[in-house]
Amino acid sequence: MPLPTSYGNLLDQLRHESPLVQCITNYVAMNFAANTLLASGASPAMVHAPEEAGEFANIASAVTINIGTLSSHWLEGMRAAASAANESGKPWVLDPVAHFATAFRRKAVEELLALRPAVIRGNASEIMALAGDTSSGRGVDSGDSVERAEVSAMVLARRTHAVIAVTGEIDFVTDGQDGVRIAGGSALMPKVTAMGCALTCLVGAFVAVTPDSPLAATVSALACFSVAGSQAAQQASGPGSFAWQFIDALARLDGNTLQAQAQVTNA
Ligand SMILES: Nc1ncnc2c1ncn2[C@@H]1O[C@H](COP(=O)(O)OP(=O)(O)OP(=O)(O)O)[C@@H](O)[C@H]1O
Ligand SMILES: Cc1ncsc1CCO
Ligand SMILES: [Mg+2]
Repeated sequence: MPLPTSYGNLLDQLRHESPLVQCITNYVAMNFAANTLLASGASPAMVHAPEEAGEFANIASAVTINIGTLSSHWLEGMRAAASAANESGKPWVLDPVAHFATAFRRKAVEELLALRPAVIRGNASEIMALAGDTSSGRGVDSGDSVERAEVSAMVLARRTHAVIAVTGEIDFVTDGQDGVRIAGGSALMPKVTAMGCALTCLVGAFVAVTPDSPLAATVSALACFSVAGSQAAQQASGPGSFAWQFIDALARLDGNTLQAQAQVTNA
């Protein structure tokens, strides 16, 4: 497969279009994820109440759903938003945080998968468990390497018809046919909570800009995180300063720099 080569153009397009992205994410991630989208040029809206989540999905360009701090009430909002996105042909992105940990989460994710996400983004343990493979995950942090999750990701992509993104030291993205790896980033990234959740929201922003190319959209979002993460690590003195250096680096990132510095290869 030719590599999706247009990350730079897609970032410029995202900044130009500023898509409205409905993010149903967890309490931990909300602020950081909203700042991530603003720094990238998108317009985030954290709207999850069941009374309005479906209606809001009708005006958003994409929806992202993350089960990090799940409750029955939130799950109702998730169903409404995913169903509305499907009905209006808009893409939505799933982040199955620690879905293997409890029966409530397992059932919720099963239900959400039936609502056909365009992209699923998780860490290695989450993707392995979602494919039905044994994983070492316990909570929200991964206990497995991305390399070990690559075959699971392929299987899951074929089964769900979604693009699967597994993140970690070297990210892996597949549509079930081809695989792409994205290197870069920083070892400080897993030391800052909700970086993955924020990335899921950014995948939503890119998929809003190019709904017919979810693979290219996903690779572009991951490449932005890798390049901004590498840059932020050069200035940061620890996870605290890394978090705000990262938002600054993302806000500074332009299409040409992304295109020049992205470390994307065919798997
Ligand atoms: N060791 C590492 N080196 C470089 N980049 C990393 C490393 N670990 C994670 N990343 C990057 O951090 C970002 C978040 O991925 P990660 O897999 O940590 O998400 P996550 O476990 O779902 O996080 P969270 O649940 O806290 O939001 C991705 O851009 C990924 O490439
Ligand atoms: C720490 C934590 N707990 C539930 S969600 C979340 C954010 C990282 O996934
Ligand atoms: Mg996560």
